[in-house]
Amino acid sequence: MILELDCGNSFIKWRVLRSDAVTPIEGGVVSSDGDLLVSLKDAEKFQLKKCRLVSVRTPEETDSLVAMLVNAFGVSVVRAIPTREMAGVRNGYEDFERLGLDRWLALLGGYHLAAGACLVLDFGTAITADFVAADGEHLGGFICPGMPLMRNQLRTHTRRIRYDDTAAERAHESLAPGRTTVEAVERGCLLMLRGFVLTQLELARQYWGQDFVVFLTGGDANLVSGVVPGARVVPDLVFVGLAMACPLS
Ligand SMILES: Nc1ncnc2c1ncn2[C@@H]1O[C@H](COP(=O)(O)OP(=O)(O)O)[C@@H](O)[C@H]1O
Ligand SMILES: CC(C)(COP(=O)(O)O)[C@@H](O)C(=O)NCCC(=O)O
Ligand SMILES: [K+]
Repeated sequence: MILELDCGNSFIKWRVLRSDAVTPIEGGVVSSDGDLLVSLKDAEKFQLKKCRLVSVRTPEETDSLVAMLVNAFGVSVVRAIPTREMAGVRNGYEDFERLGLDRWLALLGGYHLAAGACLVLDFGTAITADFVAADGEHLGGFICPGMPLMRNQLRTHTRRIRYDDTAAERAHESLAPGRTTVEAVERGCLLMLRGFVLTQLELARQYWGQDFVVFLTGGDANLVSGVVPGARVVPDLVFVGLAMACPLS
């Protein structure tokens, strides 16, 4: 069976596919290499043979994860690498190697699924937007802090903003002006997220009219799914691109 990994700045998303390299059997989200090993260890049943992964971590961190996987499971590992062009999409960065590989794979996946122009919005540690025109030209994109970074900046750079995660979740039940600190901060950040999304939509409409597909992905995608009624929420969009960039023969 095949192990797939998407190593973001905060979490490792993993899933195991049948040997057909298509059907997912199991998957999860872990916060460290060690936790990944634990998730996979009681899974002798997986009989892992191959692994493909994408990482936006440092080469040292990724090397160490790969070594751990080879050591633990004897898998052969293929990593996604930057390319200027693939599957009809041209990387729009001046220096194509600088475009985050998770962004590249997500937009490859998006263009493939849309079979036309698309706007890919990824809500992880950072929030990213990427624009791909109908002819496969990647126009570039935007990066801003994601929900965890926004709230943590406020928590660490102020003296009186302190609250726990349960309170944060409760605060999301409404977008009325907050009457407590946690409500005020969480709803304020949520509105920034929504404002960002609406601005991206406006830009996409300027380029392409109504003729484009919006994809929402990343761990916090559900926070904005209501903002774009026609958007496709595809949590595994990076994995769609990973399969395209790293076919396993
Ligand atoms: N099962 C989960 N485990 C961890 N975080 C999750 C989970 N589901 C949703 N999230 C949210 O996803 C965010 C991280 O998104 P993710 O796309 O994994 O980030 P990154 O790729 O930067 O590591 C967190 O801020 C958290 O709010
Ligand atoms: C923008 C990112 C930090 C997003 O990472 P994530 O939030 O998914 O962990 C990552 O794609 C990255 O490190 N990119 C390199 C810089 C760039 O894309 O311009
Ligand atoms: K990501």
